[in-house]
Amino acid sequence: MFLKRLSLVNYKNFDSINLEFDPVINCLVGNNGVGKTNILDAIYHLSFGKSYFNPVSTQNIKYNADFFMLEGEFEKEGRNEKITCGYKKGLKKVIKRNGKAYEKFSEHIGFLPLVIISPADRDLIIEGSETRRKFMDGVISQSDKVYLQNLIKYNKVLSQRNSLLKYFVANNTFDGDTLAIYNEQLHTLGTDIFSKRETFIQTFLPIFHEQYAHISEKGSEKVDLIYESQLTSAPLKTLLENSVEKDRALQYTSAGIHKDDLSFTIEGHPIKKFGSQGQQKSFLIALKLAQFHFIKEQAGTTPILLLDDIFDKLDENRVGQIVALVNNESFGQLFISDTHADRTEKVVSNIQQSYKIFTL
Ligand SMILES: Nc1ncnc2c1ncn2[C@@H]1O[C@H](COP(=O)(O)OP(=O)(O)OP(=O)(O)O)[C@@H](O)[C@H]1O
Repeated sequence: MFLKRLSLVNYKNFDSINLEFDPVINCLVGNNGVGKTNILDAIYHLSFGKSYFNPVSTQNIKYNADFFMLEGEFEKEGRNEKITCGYKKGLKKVIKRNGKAYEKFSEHIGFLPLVIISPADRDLIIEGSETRRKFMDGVISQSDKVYLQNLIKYNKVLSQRNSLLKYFVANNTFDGDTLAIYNEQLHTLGTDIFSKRETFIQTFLPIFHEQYAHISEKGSEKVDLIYESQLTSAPLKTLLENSVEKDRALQYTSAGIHKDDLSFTIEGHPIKKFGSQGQQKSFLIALKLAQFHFIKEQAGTTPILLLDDIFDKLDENRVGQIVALVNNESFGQLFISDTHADRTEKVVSNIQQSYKIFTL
């Protein structure tokens, strides 16, 4: 699968731009702030239905405009696929495949597998558990539609249960029977999500270890991803029943898979506190490359790989290794952004593949 053409209208700093890509390697070069990352983000947007960097749709519209439109022409399994994503202030975002609008965005997720490696990935280490849960959900959802549907349903029931808890307090009342219905639904959906997250980590961890060993300077530190869930201690139904009094006081649901975390460790300690800058960067790249390999295996399609400002994380040799690795194995399509045209060209010209350089 690859992206042949991309056009943007009123997307971030672009009024209008049309680009025709190489099926293998594309380099976006130019000074800071010219919009290299915004182009990568537009490609991400067409795959995930939202920006990687700024999930607030109105802020993706160019200043003083009131809509944006993205259009990508992909080739997938020998067929032309035209994906458009349009958003006008005050209206719902519309994603279309070959002119037909999706009823639910979730139907589109996984259709164009894609992995991005960016300096913004550091949020996975710095931020709270929600960011890491979203990462895990994003990886699993690209190859498991049922997982994504269950997750959406779970979040809906969770928000209904939270509203009910607020209603109890506002109206000085309590209805255990209605709460029990929500508990039952959360239990069924949450148990399935829990077991899929457990299975995912078992498969993903060896791939991650292999990638880390490959990418790290010494490759000797022991790094790990540890799935943490309250559901390892008891079934969700029991957890929900046991926390009723607490939940009534808090006015939200304190137990469930929405509290799960994926902890990142180095030598058994949190990488956020104990990892060096270099170790943290290697950790994140290994995580994303593992995502690339995992999706490729599960979905049977080589994801598009976006390397945003990759030289910020790695020296030229290592970037060269990644570019070679991706291309040797699978001939996926690669997009690289960099401020130095000569540095990028040196790396990509070493690989016996076609490439195109775009100077912005
Ligand atoms: N909604 C928007 N409307 C207009 N301009 C925007 C909008 N959102 C972001 N920008 C502009 O886009 C530019 C940043 O673009 P981008 O992050 O793609 O740059 P870059 O070429 O990747 O730079 P760097 O090399 O520093 O990473 C900034 O000048 C920013 O102000």
